[in-house]
Amino acid sequence: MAEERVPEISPPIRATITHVIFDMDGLLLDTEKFYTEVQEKILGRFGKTFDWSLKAKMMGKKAIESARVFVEETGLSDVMTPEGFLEEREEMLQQLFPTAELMPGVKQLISHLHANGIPMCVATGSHTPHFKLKTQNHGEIFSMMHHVVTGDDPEVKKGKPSPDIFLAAARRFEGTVDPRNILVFEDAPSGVAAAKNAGMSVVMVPDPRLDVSHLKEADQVLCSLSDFMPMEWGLPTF
Ligand SMILES: O=P(O)(O)OC[C@H](O)CO
Ligand SMILES: [Mg+2]
Repeated sequence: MAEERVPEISPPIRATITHVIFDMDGLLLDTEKFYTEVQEKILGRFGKTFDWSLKAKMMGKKAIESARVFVEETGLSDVMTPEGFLEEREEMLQQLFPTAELMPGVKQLISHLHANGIPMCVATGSHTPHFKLKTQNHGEIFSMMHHVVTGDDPEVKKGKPSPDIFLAAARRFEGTVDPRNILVFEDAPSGVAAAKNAGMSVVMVPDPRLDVSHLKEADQVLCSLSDFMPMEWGLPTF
C-alpha cells in the first residue's frame, strides 16, 4: 500500500534568524505617548498643533537630532533652539518616564525567546539617563537581554536611520553574526530604515496613526508583538 503523504501546511520561512534586536520606545515600552504629550503642550504654547507627519520624522532619533527636526519643521527656529526645546521638555519627561508600561505581547515574546536560548539585545535612540528612568520598573524583561546599546554610546556616531546603532548592537553578540541572520523589531520609520541600512530583516509594529506610506520598507508589519509568529522566521515556535 502506498504511504500516505501529509500535506505541507507551514508558511514559508522568511529568513533564518539566530539573533534578535529590539527597539525600545514605542516597541517594548509605551513611551512614545509621553513624547507626543509633551510636544503637543510645547506647540500649544505657540498656538500650533502637533501632528503625526511631524511625529513620524522625529520618532526613533537621538534627542538632539529629533529636536532639530522639531524646531525647523514647526517654524519655531527663530524663537527656540533645539537645546532650548530639549530643556523645556526634560522636566515633564522625567515625571512621565518612570510610569512607562510594557507594550502588549512583550513579556510573552521575550520570555519565550529567552527560554529557547535566542540571544537578544536592545538598541534604543534614548540616552543612558532616560533609559534608566524608563526601565526602572522592568528589570526582569531587560535582564533577559545580552546587552543594551543606547543613543549616547560612543559607537553610535549618527542616530537612526544610520545603521550605526544596529551594527554596534550586532558586534556585541558572542562571535561573528551575519546581519542577514538578525531580526530587528521597530516601531519608527527611521528605525526600520536603520535596520535595512544595516542589512537586517525588520518587523515593524507601528502606531496605527502613522501614515501607511511609512510602512513600505519593513519586511513584515504587525498590529502587535502578540501577532508575531516565530516559526515564519525560523525561530522556535510558541
Ligand atoms: O525608539 P527608540 O527606543 O530608538 O527611542 C528613540 C527616542 O528616544 C524616542 O523616539
Ligand atoms: Mg521606537
